[in-house]
Order: sequence, then structure tokens, then C-alpha cells
Amino acid sequence: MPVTLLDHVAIATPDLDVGSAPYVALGLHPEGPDEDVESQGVRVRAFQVGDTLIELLMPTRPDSPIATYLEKRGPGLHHTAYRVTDLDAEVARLRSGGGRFLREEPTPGRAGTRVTFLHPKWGQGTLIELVEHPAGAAQ
Ligand SMILES: CC[C@H](C(=O)O)C(=O)SCCNC(=O)CCNC(=O)[C@H](O)C(C)(C)COP(=O)(O)OP(=O)(O)OC[C@H]1O[C@@H](n2cnc3c(N)ncnc32)[C@H](O)[C@@H]1OP(=O)(O)O
Ligand SMILES: [Co+2]
Repeated sequence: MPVTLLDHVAIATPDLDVGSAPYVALGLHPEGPDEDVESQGVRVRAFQVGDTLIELLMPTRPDSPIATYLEKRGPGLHHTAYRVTDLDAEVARLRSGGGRFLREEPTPGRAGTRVTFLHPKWGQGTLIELVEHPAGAAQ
């Protein structure tokens, strides 16, 4: 079953409080405490907007992909993420159609999710992430 929902839109920022300012001004509130995701070297602050999220990402290590992105491109839109119910099946389906994944296996994302990324070239200039929420989470 392909993607079911735009899970989040991710924004790279060097400072979560500064990066949050537009979303707070829009009347949005963080949907929970900031979360460090060690495997990605990021601290995440998520704002719920209807069924989807704005995901603010700040690097916690110089080798984080977000640190590299900020060095090269500065703050701003980083990726879009789509929710799938069966990540492994969706990866296999896309791979069979020529999908270019950045890693062999999914990695941990925020809130207990499993995530994987398709190369920006495959995404026609957009970094695309697939997200599988833990069983039982609101789909
Ligand atoms: C906490 C987890 C959270 C979650 O959702 O749960 C996350 O989302 S964590 C997000 C941070 N993690 C990642 O982004 C992992 C995947 N990203 C990567 O592996 C790299 O960032 C990569 C490979 C996309 C880019 O790496 P790097 O910048 O070192 O490579 P290049 O500069 O050679 O880039 C190659 C090519 O892609 C273009 N590019 C790079 N980043 C992006 C982007 N975010 N959106 C669109 N395009 C991007 C870059 O400009 C190069 O294009 P070229 O035409 O060759 O200049
Ligand atoms: Co993401």
C-alpha cells in the first residue's frame, strides 16, 4: 500500500527557538518536548498542523546531515516525509521501480518511528523520507 499521508515537512535551523518563531507566530504549539535523535545527530521540535507536522531540525553534532546542509544552504526547507503502513514493503516496491535509497536499511526516526530516505536526485530535487509509525500509533 503506497503512501497514506504527508507525515511532515522538515525545516533545517541552527537554533530551534529562532527557527520556531514563524510557527509560533502562526499560532502553532510544539506537540511535545524536543527530542534528540542520536542516529541523525539532530534535536527535533515538531508542531502539529492538522494531520501533519512541521518538523524543525537542529544539528547536535558537526557531522550531522543537518549541519552539512546548513553549511551549504543555510536554514530552510529540508525534506518532505510520507507515512506508509509497511515500510519494508514500500521500499521493496520502490526499489523494484528504480527507487534510489540513501541507506540499505531504515533507521530510527522521531517518536519511535522507522525512517528511510530517497536520494534528492530521485526526488527531482526534493529529499523524500518514508516514515513508518510504531504499531498502534495513530495512523
Ligand atoms: C530525527 C529524524 C527525522 C525524522 O523525520 O524522524 C529526520 O528527518 S532526520 C533528517 C536528517 N537526516 C537526513 O537528511 C538523512 C538523509 N540525508 C543525507 O544522507 C544527506 O543529507 C544527503 C545525501 C541527502 C546529502 O548529503 P550531502 O549534502 O553531503 O551531499 P551533496 O552535497 O553531495 O548533495 C548531493 C546532491 O543533493 C542535493 N541535496 C543535498 N541535500 C538536499 C536536500 N535536503 N534537498 C534537496 N537536495 C539536496 C545537493 O545539492 C546535491 O545536488 P547537486 O545538484 O549535486 O549540487
Ligand atoms: Co524527517
